[in-house]
Amino acid sequence: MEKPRVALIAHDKKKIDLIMFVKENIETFKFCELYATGTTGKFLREKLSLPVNAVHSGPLGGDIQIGALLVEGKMDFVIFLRDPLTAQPHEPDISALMRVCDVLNIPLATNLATAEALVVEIKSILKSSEL
Ligand SMILES: O=C(CO)COP(=O)(O)O
Repeated sequence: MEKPRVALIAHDKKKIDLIMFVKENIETFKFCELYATGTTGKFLREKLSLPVNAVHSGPLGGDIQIGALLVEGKMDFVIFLRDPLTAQPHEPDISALMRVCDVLNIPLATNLATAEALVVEIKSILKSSEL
């Protein structure tokens, strides 16, 4: 079976939360094909030495690129820790990404509680593929 393909994205005030979350679940994420927006991907590589396919930074079109991968059927899960308290200049791109997740019924976690639930699901996929 192909590795689960997971997009990891975090706004600036949520980047530490995402790094900590991925670190805590590294035994799951290291068996996934990881994608990230530019700066998030750089953090993941530098702090956790994880191989990540990085697209452009979110404000420069990265969310749209992740959305395009979804449309092409190349993404299985999206973990997107948004900052709900800070206005983003690229809000339309963020909405488009989330909309595409809904159109295509792709699991999307926008907070840590839901991200935990997605990790449970990813673990069970990895476990069943071992059998
Ligand atoms: O802005 C983002 C998502 O909307 C994240 O982009 P970066 O990972 O490049 O900071």
